[in-house]
Amino acid sequence: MTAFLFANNFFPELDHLSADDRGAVTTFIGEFQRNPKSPGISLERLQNDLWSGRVTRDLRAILHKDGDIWVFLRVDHHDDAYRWAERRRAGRHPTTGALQVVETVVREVERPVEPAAPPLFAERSDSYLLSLGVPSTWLPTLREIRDEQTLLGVLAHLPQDVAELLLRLSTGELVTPPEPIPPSTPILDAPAARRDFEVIGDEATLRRAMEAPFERWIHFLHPSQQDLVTAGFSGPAKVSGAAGTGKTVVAMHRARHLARQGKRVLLTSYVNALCGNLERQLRQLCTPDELARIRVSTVHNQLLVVLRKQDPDLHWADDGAIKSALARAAREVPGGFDVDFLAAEWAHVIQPQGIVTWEQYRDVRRTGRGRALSVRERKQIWQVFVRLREHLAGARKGDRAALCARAIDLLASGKVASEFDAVLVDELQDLQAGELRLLKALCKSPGDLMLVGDAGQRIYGPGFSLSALGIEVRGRSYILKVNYRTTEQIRQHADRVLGDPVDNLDGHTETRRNTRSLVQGPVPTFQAHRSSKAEVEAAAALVRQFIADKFPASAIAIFARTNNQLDAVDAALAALQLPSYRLRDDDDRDNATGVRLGTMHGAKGLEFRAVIVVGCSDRYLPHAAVLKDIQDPNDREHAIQSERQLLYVAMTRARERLLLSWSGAPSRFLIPVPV
Ligand SMILES: Nc1ncnc2c1ncn2[C@@H]1O[C@H](COP(=O)(O)OP(=O)(O)OP(=O)(O)O)[C@@H](O)[C@H]1O
Repeated sequence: MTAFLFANNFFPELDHLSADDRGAVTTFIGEFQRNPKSPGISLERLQNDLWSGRVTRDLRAILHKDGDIWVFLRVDHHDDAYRWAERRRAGRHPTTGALQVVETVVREVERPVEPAAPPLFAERSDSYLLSLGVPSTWLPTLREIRDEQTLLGVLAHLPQDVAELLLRLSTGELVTPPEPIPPSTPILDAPAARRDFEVIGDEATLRRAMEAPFERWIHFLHPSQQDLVTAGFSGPAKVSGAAGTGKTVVAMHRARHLARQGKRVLLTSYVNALCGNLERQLRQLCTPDELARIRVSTVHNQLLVVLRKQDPDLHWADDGAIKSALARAAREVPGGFDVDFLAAEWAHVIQPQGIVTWEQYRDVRRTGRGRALSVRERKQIWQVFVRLREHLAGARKGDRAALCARAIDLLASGKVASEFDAVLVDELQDLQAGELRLLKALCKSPGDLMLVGDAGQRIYGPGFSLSALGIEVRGRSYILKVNYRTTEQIRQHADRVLGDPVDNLDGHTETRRNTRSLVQGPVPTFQAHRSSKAEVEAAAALVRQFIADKFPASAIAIFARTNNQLDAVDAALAALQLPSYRLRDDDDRDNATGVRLGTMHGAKGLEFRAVIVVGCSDRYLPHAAVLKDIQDPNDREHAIQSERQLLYVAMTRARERLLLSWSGAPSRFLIPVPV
């Protein structure tokens, strides 16, 4: 039976066509799928196993045929389409059997006059490189490559699956060649084809692909992502990876996959704004039926949903309510503990570790809490917290840890039933112990609990170890390594600022050294200024330049550590008559125009073509006001690390361009990058 495949850059490449032309492409694909031989298609065989079809008088489609399968490679204006086809050949690789579209004009690599380093692949035989899928015509070029920068330039011209294997090889990994595909196997049955080609059989999927050509994540998953989307696990699974490695995409596709199996799915993220993003993206990915089975919600909202089934009047205790209840409790319980000390104990031990019983507090490890406490002292302190909670309960309020524990009890006792078969957690790193235990309790089937996050982006809370919370992910922990968001240049600089290794969210560390992006772009800019006024004026001037370079204003973001800094940026933009838009939690950002302005905390989960981070001075990063009252060296160290991670989050929002600027002394976090 005839089937149809699409190369993974087929839809993005249509973006430069007019709306009318894109409409004609949709009609052409429909007609072609009904009957490739219809006279209107004017199918014509070209060289190198390529074919052309007539879309309109001016447009031509280039295709390849593999057995019964037609592969759509490109549509372009007549001459451009034929020129593109002249420089390519398509067919199965003689060693791996994978379908490849290969450029026939091979890039020359400049030979250094005095070779400094040996060629990267000197130790690899031709037959080994061929077994990875390297097209034989590219072997001489590969043999000349001596540094990673040149390698990345060459890899952009090779099939993506081959490029990825070579990158892994260049970082010293042991790479096993893929299992060869016998020539008799239909290409659709070969896993390697999933990487570069996609089957689009139904009209609805085709329409979505045409409407959102840049949303490649909707149709193309990396095999490592695809495996995680469809795998059946025997217990909770953890997916980590640096910023931009497609973790959220995995969570969304898995949500759809489970919904298709009829499961009721909870997809959570940390704050409302991130849930809003997830909902918007899920609407692109899912049918209304699938969407009806997926609930997107913050953990906090879900917690209240459970509790209010028993007690409709229950509320959160906000910071003010907790502060006054603590002051009152401290006065009532003898022992003379300083209120600031008690508040720190509450914030750094009780809440993050989800402590609700005396036994838990008696036994908890207070690592990094400064002075040690005797059991007698702990007992006295615990009395204060018991009293604090009584005061809150009197006002029908509760703190986060206590409310989570109560919700878990309700679920465990069967008084309230969970609505979810599966729970998927994004931005895992910012959750606290009580919340994680609650999510586990909400998930009816342990193999359908998937936790997705990056400790390098933790900006709240001290962290945790999943196994210490009874969430066992050993043997089911996966790291994604291909960065889809940022250029390799931005990725490298952001990773240097963050440092390596990072916490693996399970009591150990993991390295990011093998993460790579296959997209190249300009090196990020680092700029010192005489004054903060000069700095924001330069940022506004750069925005004007980006807009002149055809970046839409809404694809540009400026981030700063504080809102005051953003006010100054706003004024500088207004002086150049450039529209701006403040990113906030509950906004309608899809319809808003203007350059996006946000705090670094609000940058989470977003992405823009160009990002400017202002105020990267040592006064603001780490923020002096945050460190001012922290005496304990461990707390200080932890606060500084959170600030570093905040800068990492802001930097990694950039897809193509990134500028960091400051006045005064540069941030200490910039020491690892050449500024
Ligand atoms: N398989 C894919 N093909 C093409 N683009 C992809 C793919 N997977 C992810 N992307 C794109 O890469 C970008 C980053 O993806 P995503 O937000 O899922 O990463 P992340 O690891 O969750 O990032 P962060 O930790 O910074 O939030 C998005 O623009 C997404 O659409």
